[in-house]
Amino acid sequence: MSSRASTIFTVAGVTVLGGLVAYAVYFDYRRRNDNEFRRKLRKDKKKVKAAQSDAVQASAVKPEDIRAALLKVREEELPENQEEKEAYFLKSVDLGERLCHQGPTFHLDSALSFYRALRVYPSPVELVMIYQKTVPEPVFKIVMDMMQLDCDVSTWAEKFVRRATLGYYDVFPAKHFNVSVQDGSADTRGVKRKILVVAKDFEAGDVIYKEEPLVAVLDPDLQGKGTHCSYCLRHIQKGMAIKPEVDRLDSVYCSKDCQLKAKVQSQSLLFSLDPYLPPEMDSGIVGEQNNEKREQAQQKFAEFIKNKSTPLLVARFVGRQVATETSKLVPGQSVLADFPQVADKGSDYGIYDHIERLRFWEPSIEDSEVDLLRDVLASALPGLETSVTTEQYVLWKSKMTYNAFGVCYGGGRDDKPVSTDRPEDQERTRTPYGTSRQVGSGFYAVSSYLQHSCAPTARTSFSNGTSELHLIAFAPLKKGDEITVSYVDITQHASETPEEARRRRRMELVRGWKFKCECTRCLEELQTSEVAAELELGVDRDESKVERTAERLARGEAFPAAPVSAESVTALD
Ligand SMILES: C[S@@+](CC[C@H](N)C(=O)[O-])C[C@H]1O[C@@H](n2cnc3c(N)ncnc32)[C@H](O)[C@@H]1O
Repeated sequence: MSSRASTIFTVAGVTVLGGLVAYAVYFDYRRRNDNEFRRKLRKDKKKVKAAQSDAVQASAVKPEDIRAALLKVREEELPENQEEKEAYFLKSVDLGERLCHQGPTFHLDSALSFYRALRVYPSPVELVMIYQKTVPEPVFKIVMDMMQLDCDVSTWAEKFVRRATLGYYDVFPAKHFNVSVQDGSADTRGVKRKILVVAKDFEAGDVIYKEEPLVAVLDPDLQGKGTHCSYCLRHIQKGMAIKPEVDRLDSVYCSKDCQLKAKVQSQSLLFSLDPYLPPEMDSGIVGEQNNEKREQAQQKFAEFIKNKSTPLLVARFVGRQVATETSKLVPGQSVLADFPQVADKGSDYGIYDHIERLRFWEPSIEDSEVDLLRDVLASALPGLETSVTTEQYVLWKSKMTYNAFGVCYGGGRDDKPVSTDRPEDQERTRTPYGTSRQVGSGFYAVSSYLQHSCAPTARTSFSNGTSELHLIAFAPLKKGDEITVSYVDITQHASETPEEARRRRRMELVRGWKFKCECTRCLEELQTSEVAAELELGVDRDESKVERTAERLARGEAFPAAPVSAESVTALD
């Protein structure tokens, strides 16, 4: 790989996987359904040796030919809408694949085709990494040379860099949320925290915004009980529940709409024997013979999540991504799987951009945890499991554990079994009522940014009795004011002194979110209380983490993306 290109990869801090999922699905589909493609893959293996000598010959492709070809491609108009882009992508990859097997004479044309696909792909860096593994080396090398050349004239590379870094918070959250993300105080490592502020004035009691979760789950003890909708978490009147024929979780739904959404988004992949691919893509190969294996994998996973929420949140998140990507490959496929629109329309940011910037803290994971999910995926569509690496799983789980909100309505419930886990191992969500009163957990893109305060300016509410989060102003808010909510119960209980109440709430924050509260109320109270009364909380700094790219940006470091100089273009000569 050229050093220039590897700099781009390092700087971009690639952590996203969406494209990979799409490509895995695409490859798998081709592998199963296209005899010709299968034959070629087999031939490919035999051709490893031949490819090595090809590599020598490929260096015969002259730099001026590469440059001329690149200039030609750059003049081609790119498709504008999503559907056309996807068709163009598939056509280009397909052609690239066919040409690359026809010998060195076609390597340049093949590379050009792969390059065309890169220009429309939402996550080009990931696609390059996939090419690296799947495209014969001599062709891959030409693609890399093209990237290097193209850097200089700053088309996709610069666009990608800008998209992945600058400008995100201009379009996220979407205008209709009435809030914006701003820089707040710095944490102990000097990384500025992100805060949410209101974009206009609000009166006390006003709804600032409503937000649908990216994913939500019922508490494990309610799963399979038949009292709450497994999709929207609504309470269901006796006798009104809709029950699917096969569902490894014994889920029930409050409406056909919820049942369909759940099925399309993840349930059919994770907990049923439905064919995974839509009929247009599946010619029956992923069928009967996998049922037993699939059932076993699902049963094991269902057993594992019997008393935990987050692994199911992650599994649903994976399922929804896969469903979104798959639906893109089938023209006219329903958009039921799509994640809620949280950035302004047309801004081209995807789910990965939203997840990448969130703070997290790494919980422990059990060794088998990732494998259980991977087995479920593999048994539905072999190859799909490669999309979920342990590293990726841990990151998603960490972000969900850290940012989820408790869904609690009607004053909450009091029948939740008491957890026997150690306090530090108990699953926690942000809710002032206490995780023990919630019916489930939701993971929200915008609300993840809400900071905690022991004297909050707003509260989360689930007043329509579902997982839709309503953010309600507590007091009048002026445009630009910070919005805070309480992550924990901040009231003083009858049995507590003010100091004990303060200790309890601060301790909860340390246990769940690993930071010492610096809200105005705590700072004031701590000033007036005796120093000796300050608590040994077990954490003396903010232990939350941010991903490398997000951290660089939060620190305000300049992005070292200076276009490649003119000299380096000629360096190919
Ligand atoms: C769930 S995140 C909220 C969004 C976060 N501020 C960010 O920068 O992305 C929780 C993190 O916010 C910060 N935070 C939230 N409330 C805080 C408070 N009252 N005092 C200090 N830090 C707080 C801590 O860094 C904590 O790790």
